[in-house]
Amino acid sequence: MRRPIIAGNWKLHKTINEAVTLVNSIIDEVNKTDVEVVVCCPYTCLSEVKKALAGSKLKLGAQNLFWEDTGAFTGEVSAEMLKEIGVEYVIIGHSERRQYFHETDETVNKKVKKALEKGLNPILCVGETLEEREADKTFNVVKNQTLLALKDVSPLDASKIVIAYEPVWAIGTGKTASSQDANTVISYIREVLKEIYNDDISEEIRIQYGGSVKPSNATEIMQESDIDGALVGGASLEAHQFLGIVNF
Ligand SMILES: O=C[C@H](O)COP(=O)(O)O
Repeated sequence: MRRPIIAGNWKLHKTINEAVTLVNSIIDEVNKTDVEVVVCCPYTCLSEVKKALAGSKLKLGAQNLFWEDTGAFTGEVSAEMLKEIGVEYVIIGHSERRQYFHETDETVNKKVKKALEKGLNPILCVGETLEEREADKTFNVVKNQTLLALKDVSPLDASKIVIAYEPVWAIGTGKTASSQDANTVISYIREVLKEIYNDDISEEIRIQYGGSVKPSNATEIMQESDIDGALVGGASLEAHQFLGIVNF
């Protein structure tokens, strides 16, 4: 039985004060649930949010990392730096990073391996664009992204990864993949994991759905057989909405 995991991706939102206020307003409810709950904050908020969630069940995530440990890489942040703060999860390969910051499957793979080497759990994002969906390429796209991201990742390490299936056309648009469609693609990703690893690892890895998840559609999405959670953008920025999803 896979433990559900709901992660909030705050993207480019929240000052430190706003972040701490939000965390303080969700902690009590998060402590009551068996669902694993993660907030993925901007780098600037991580330290103060870590202090705010101390002693609670809420976990801390980052939204990116760099694959080198040190060096002349202006503007980058290493896995070690995130670990030092107490980060447990890190989003890797989000479509916005692929689209606006030219991340490739190769750099995603480097980041996944570095995160695992340093003891961070990747939330690996895969998903097709609208153009790719309309050209019937969804399965090919998610298969390639998954294979390349997990290149040279051992079975033991793979079991620590959370995959987030996020159809790009459903992100921030209010359009959600139907829960059945999302489940079909996620079941397919599980087949790909079986090919790469084995049945046990494939059954162990948690796969989230992301893309316009709200309290009103969370229950339906979470009831699907292969969907183990959600990566939530917009609705994670407001306590009431995020908790509505956490308590799906
Ligand atoms: O990482 C989260 C996803 O990009 C989904 O964002 P959204 O819930 O605002 O559609």
